[in-house]
Amino acid sequence: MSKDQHAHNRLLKQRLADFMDEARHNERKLRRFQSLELKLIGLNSILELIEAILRPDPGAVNWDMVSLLLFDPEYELQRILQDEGVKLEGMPGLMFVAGMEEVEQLYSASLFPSLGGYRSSKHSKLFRHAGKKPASVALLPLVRYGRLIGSLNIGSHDADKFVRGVRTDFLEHFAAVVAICVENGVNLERLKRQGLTDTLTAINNRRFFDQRLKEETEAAGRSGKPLSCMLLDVDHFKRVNDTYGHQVGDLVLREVASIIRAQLRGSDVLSRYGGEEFSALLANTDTEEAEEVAERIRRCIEERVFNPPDYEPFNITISIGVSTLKAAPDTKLAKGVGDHLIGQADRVLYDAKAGGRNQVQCAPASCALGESLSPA
Ligand SMILES: Nc1nc2c(ncn2[C@@H]2O[C@H](COP(=O)(O)OP(=O)(O)OP(=O)(O)O)[C@@H](O)[C@H]2O)c(=O)[nH]1
Repeated sequence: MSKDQHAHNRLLKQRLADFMDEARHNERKLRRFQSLELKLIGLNSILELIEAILRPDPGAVNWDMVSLLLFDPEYELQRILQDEGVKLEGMPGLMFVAGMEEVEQLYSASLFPSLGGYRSSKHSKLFRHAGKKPASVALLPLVRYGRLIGSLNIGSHDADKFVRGVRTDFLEHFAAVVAICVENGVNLERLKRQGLTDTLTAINNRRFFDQRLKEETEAAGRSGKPLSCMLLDVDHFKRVNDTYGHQVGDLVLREVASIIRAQLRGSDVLSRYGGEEFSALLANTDTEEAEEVAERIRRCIEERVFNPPDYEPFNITISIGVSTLKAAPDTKLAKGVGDHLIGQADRVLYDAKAGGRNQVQCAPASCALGESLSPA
């Protein structure tokens, strides 16, 4: 064999070895992506999903920062998360936009991943939470049925990590899986909620309240923070129906629900407890604070003027009973503690009705729960 042939052979061998290395590297990468994707597919709540996307296992991918921008025109997803007790300000990598333009601006050229150097004008909003700016970024469009539903944004301190022009098959696949998972997650929450939402007022129903009562009392037992419960009952509501008709009665109930909602924090649990009665759970709220909120609700409802067509304007009032659970931290509370909390609120609501209505009554401090109930 000539010298040239030897050199050519060596070159071919080297190329083959390089290809093999690249193939092995890609196979490892594929496995890591697959394991992350399988994890996302296996999660069964939108909250777990978002957390797993924002904090991917470092063994699977080597990303320095991640943010998720989601299109949420009706604030539905934000409400779902808040109902799950999520403090959105505690998830700075998660962003919502109500207008599609903000997402579309990121992908004006095509609905494919956009890789390259960090540019403040385009990327600062996406990585503001991360502290240090990334050197290179990969923006992955989340697309369902040809429509953008959000953007998954990955940043790296390594300027060579995400460079324009390289192949993005893994990232494209990953983005497609994330988009499907997000859509499925939202649909699943919608389904769960259909059975947990009151159709007239669009707030939660009693079933949802009962589930949350259990969770919130357990959390209060663990944290030792007070949990207040309110029962709110529209006064003489039968008269509203009798005077103005059932349809006006329905409208009043919808309005009452929205007035109460507006006075509560996003994390408070509000539901229609039945008929003209509503219930609310206020975590980390003592009797005094709950009484203030209840008084505010009472005033807002008293001040609201209803103006049905063909009738004189009218006002309504509401009576409210408040009870509070206060346990020492790490108390395993007795089984019936939630029922007891509701029972106390109901008892003082009855006092409010008997005392002339349009008032707030609180269960006295001696009735505070937790102390009076022996741990299970
Ligand atoms: N329009 C309408 N009325 C409802 C609905 N659910 C319950 N009601 C009515 O709410 C009224 C409740 O009446 P009562 O329990 O006697 O209480 P009230 O008239 O509010 O009197 P107090 O609670 O004692 O102040 C009944 O007439 C029910 O028919 C509803 O979804 N829509």
